[in-house]
Amino acid sequence: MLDAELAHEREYVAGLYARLEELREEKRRQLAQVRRAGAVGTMQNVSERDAFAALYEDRLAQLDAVDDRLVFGRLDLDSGEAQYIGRIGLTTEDLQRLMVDWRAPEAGHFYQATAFDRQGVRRRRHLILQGRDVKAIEDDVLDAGMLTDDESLQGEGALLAALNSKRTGRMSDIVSTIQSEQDRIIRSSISGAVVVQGGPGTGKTAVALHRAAYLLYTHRDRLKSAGVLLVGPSSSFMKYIERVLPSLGETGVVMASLGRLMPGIHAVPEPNADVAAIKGRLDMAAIVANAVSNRMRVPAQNRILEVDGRKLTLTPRQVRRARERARATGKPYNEARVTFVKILLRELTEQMTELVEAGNIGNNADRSYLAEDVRTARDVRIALNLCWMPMTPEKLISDLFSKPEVLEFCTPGLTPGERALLQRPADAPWTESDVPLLDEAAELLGELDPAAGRGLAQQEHDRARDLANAKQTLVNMEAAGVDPLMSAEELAEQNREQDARQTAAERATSDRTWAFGHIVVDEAQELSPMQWRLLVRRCPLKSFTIVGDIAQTSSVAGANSWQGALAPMFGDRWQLEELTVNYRTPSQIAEAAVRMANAAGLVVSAPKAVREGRWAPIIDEVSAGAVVDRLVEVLPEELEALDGGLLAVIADGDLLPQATSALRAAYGRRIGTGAGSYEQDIVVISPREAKGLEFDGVVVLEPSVMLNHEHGKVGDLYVAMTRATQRLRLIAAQPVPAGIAG
Ligand SMILES: Nc1ncnc2c1ncn2[C@@H]1O[C@H](COP(=O)(O)OP(=O)(O)OP(=O)(O)O)[C@@H](O)[C@H]1O
Repeated sequence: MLDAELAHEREYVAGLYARLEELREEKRRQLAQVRRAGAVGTMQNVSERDAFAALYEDRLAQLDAVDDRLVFGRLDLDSGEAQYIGRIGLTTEDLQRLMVDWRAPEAGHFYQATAFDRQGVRRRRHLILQGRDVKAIEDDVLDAGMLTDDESLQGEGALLAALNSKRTGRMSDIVSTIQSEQDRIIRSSISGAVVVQGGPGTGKTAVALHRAAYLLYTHRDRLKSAGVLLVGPSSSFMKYIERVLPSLGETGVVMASLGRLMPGIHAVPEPNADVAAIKGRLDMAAIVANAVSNRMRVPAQNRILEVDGRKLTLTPRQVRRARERARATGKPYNEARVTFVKILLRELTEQMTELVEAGNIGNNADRSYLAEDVRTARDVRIALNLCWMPMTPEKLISDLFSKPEVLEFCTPGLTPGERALLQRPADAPWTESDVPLLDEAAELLGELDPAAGRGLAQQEHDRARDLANAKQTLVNMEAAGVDPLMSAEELAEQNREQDARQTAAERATSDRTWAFGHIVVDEAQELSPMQWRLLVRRCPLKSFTIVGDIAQTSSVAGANSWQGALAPMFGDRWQLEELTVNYRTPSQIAEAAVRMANAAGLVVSAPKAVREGRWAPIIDEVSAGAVVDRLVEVLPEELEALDGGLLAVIADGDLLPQATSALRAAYGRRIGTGAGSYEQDIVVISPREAKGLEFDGVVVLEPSVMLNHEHGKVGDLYVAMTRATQRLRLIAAQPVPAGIAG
């Protein structure tokens, strides 16, 4: 019976792949047809064909991305219908449904139905595919009436199979085995902020990514034009997760690490934790505002300005009044400056006119000339700039930290010690904690050249024009004998989507003021109040998915409680959800990490580990200075135990470079370090870099130095210990932190 079932599923799945292939073939044909039309015809024809080619290529890429494990579930419903669930929706040519997209409402039953609440489902079947082949099926029979003697649950659970598989150094999707507590969060309402708290390995990142895909599917109209922003702690983390959304058929999400949230700035991590803590505090907003006001000066006495041999007078009173009127416009600094300059130029031109007329040489026709003379006179330019200097955010923040007198003036609330920490050279690189300050400055300063800012109306106009062009394209293509195989409406919709997607992605990197429709923040416990301020500016609707684990906070500027972190920005308009099952770490390792955290006074939510591992944590106590030697000694044993799996050596401080060079000497190019090297089978990284990642095996060097006692956080060691999916070893010369050994 089971063989027959398996054979049936294989046949059905082969049919789905055949349909996928047909769709691909159709796109390839369309692409070839467009390309054959080649670069003939008018410029407009050629660029239209390019647009079509890009559209077809995009669709082909989407169809290619969903190939692996295209289908993973089947529901047998009370109605007698069998419904297949997969990465995308598929229909026959005459629109008979073959497979339902996992994000469609009816697919929700696949993740939610239980024997107590069947939701019309009699049986849920997991199809376990390898490549395109169905390797096994696994049934949850929800309606007891369906159980017969020869039909029972089959094979290893799809979930455990996924959890036990070797890591690849890149995160993969969990679409086939999303658990019901995760699914509830993924499908929760788009409005407001949802906070997903969960211990290590509870699938927070996975949930965040699947939720982004779900929201884009369910609220396509709203989100395709506004876009979704996904924020993670570091570029290495972004690299780790970058393949998940494409595998779910979504390419429209803008991904950015905390250092990349300001267009044009590639910030490095903040090297000094105390500096990060100061720059992360909300009172930095007032400090930046002081720095802006500090750029507006009223001269202490009259200034004499020479224009064309004549002497004009600029009085403090004039400047003060022009400044008041400019400020009253409520515009940002650079934009209000335009008003300020206009007022003073007019007044100076009047003075000039009076002087010229008093000298009796001239007539009314010369007035416009005079205005130009005044505007371009060197003295006038210098005097007006001294009173109100045009300013970029970069210059403002750089001056603030590199000029002691500016820093002192702008930071009356800081202690001399804090000021000394902030002080740095003008050419110091931008750090992640500068990014919110630059953003704050940009907000207060406004456009340097206000005429350069494109209004919303203009954007709307452009969009409407592009739409009209898209329709015309279709007409022209048909006239040229190329069959686009789609209706005008379909094309217009496609172009709009593509346009919106590109626009969102492009604008995110080039336009600071772009307002996203939704923001997903991962490892959100690391964010400082100033970083939250920036993010809320990027999504004024405050539609957020916020995932993290307060116990894993390692940034000193980060959060100690969700209430404390979110109240300033969200008030009480956020809702807390919890994930309670640890899918990553075997119970022996998870328990050791929790014991250690508790012994160190850290309150952690201790999720229940879903599986037991083969090994308890191994502790090597060695003599002083022998940690790296022991590492080299035990590495073969670790590699053998992992049998081809990925191993991370997690070390902090001096041990990091020492371990790297010792292992390089023994293993050469097999050793990876830092972002983008996580597919190497041996990686040496710091606990910070390891945040959010996972490896089959982990060796932690000198755990006690990761306790970070000076800042009252034990997050780093907790993070390091919970990265392992199979095996954990600790090598310590200093006393092993309490609790680990049990
Ligand atoms: N429903 C699931 N099915 C299969 N695998 C899952 C499921 N949920 C989580 N996982 C796996 O568990 C591991 C941990 O997930 P993830 O990285 O999302 O956890 P996390 O809560 O973000 O962890 P941390 O806070 O430690 O970074 C990943 O390998 C993920 O694929």
